[in-house]
Amino acid sequence: MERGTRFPIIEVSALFGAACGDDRERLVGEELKTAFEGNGMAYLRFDGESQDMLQRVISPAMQSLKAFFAQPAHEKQKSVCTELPPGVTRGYLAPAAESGSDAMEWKEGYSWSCEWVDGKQPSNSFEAYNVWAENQPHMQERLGEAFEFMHKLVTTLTKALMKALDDFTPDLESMCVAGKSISLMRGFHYFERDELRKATGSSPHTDWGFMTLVAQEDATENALQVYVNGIWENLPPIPNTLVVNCSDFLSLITKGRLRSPLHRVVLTSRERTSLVYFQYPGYDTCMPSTTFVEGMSILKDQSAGANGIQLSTENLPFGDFIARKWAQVNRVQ
Ligand SMILES: O=C(O)CCC(=O)C(=O)O
Ligand SMILES: [Fe+2]
Repeated sequence: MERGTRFPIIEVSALFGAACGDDRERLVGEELKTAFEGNGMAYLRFDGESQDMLQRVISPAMQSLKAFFAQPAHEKQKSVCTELPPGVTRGYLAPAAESGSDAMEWKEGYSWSCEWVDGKQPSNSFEAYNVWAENQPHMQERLGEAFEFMHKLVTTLTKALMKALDDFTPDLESMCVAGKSISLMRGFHYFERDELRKATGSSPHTDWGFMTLVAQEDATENALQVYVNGIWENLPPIPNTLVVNCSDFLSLITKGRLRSPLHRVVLTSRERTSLVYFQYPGYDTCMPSTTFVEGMSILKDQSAGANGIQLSTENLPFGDFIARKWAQVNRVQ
């Protein structure tokens, strides 16, 4: 494990290709475990062939999103999806349409999930068809590939992590596979900081799901930050890496052994685009006990004006619980 920033950089090339075996997987798993037991955040570095693999997927997806966001507002509005169950997000997210706190989050976004192929159809209240902009011919293919890549990567990382956690049960890898149909990917376009508008990029929060991957645009200013010992530490963009963080569900199911870090995105003097993959456990997975935990966003009411009052999980299926969470951050008037 390398240390170039305050956060570990885990070399993951060993997980791909013919050379990958049990021992290499375990080593990556050990590094991920150490990172998640520490600050909960790490970089994943892709070298050699795996670097090409990453770039073949991430660069076109990033370009596609930038082309979409560069359009006039009335074009983007055509991809706003209004007929979705509460808490389900697909298609274009207009500026300031969402916030995890009472602050305005000055960004726009695009949400998608897995594509429904081979006659499979959404079967619960958190699964839904994607919405693709008709005038962006490559968007569906590129963003769809990015989703598949990220899901496979999280599954591989989880398998490696399980090896390092030794006798840990339940089977996290199966949970991850079962969660594919409700997992979510989002592209964000953060606007430039504007002194008149009191706004942030993303309010301080922990991610609600299982594990999160972030692709940051290269050569942008520091924007993503994590709270460590009372200080907001930067996670600068590093070429050929993804940021990975443990999320609330994984922290809960490991009884707090793995930590879900508090993080935020600040606005800078330049606009910024990011690609974020939120891996969830399966819809029917029962919410774990929460008696020992404090501070996680998943357990706070994030509705406007709710002041973060504590929620009860009432042994709910994860899918029901998470749909309620998404409904809380909706700020559309
Ligand atoms: O855009 C980013 O860099 C991260 C965003 C984030 O933390 C989130 O949406 O949960
Ligand atoms: Fe986050």
